[in-house]
Amino acid sequence: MALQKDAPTKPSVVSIRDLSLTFETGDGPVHALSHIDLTIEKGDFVSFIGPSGCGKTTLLRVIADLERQTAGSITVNGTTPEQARLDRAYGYVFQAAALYPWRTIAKNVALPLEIMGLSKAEQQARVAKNLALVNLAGFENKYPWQLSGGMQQRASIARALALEPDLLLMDEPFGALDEIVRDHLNEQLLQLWAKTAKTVVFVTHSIPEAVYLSSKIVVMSPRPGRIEDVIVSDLPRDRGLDIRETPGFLKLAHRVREGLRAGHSYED
Ligand SMILES: Nc1ncnc2c1ncn2[C@@H]1O[C@H](COP(=O)(O)OP(=O)(O)OP(=O)(O)O)[C@@H](O)[C@H]1O
Repeated sequence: MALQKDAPTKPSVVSIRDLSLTFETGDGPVHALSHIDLTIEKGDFVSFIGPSGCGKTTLLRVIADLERQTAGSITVNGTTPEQARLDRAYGYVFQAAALYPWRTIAKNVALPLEIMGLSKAEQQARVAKNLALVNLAGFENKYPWQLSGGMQQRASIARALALEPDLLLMDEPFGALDEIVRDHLNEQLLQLWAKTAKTVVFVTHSIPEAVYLSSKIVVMSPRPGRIEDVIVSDLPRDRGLDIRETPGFLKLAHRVREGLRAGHSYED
């Protein structure tokens, strides 16, 4: 008799169980996250989408060990977020590129590597490799102010990648950029994801951005911050921007919108 093989299971990179976080403030408690359950698997591209105040950044910060939950549990790479931070298991990209204006692009990307105490040769190799990955080869000796906003943000992504983490945490990295630049960077980010097989967690306010980028979309709503829907995308991983006009894309966008509406997000 043939043995039934178990379906291969992907290891979970982030596992969150019944997690809540309440901030105690002068105006009383703020329930930033309430009963969150979420599994992020290796190679996933997960977006958190929802209106202002629904807890997207707080959830990302809990994964990064920049905030602690008040109830429930979370593991990152099978360990505590603190251990994952100490292991440099993730790279974090902020909304603003946050580059030092007095350092060249290469020196900005090298900064965390200097702090880690890597050899000069290793630093140079990683800087060159990661600037090439974000299409910034040739800009090593420029200063941040000599680059466009989109290029600066790509440099900050290279800085996060230079730590060679398997997990990339991105908090609205393209939120401040115009739509044309943003489209271009979205396309490049997907190519990078395909090339590097990283796990990405991405915070956004934009429905098209979430649907275009993600393999899994987490729709959140506020007061208390909670997950309204988790949508697993059936779009092919290899997708160009023109996929946004296909029925499959529009169907997913519609479901995200329904999730936001269910959380009364449009009334805020
Ligand atoms: N350190 C803090 N102290 C008190 N309240 C906080 C703190 N950080 C966040 N909050 C509150 O927690 C809730 C969730 O905030 P959070 O920044 O995670 O939302 P968000 O969905 O990321 O919003 P945005 O899209 O505006 O960035 C909000 O009500 C916010 O005011």
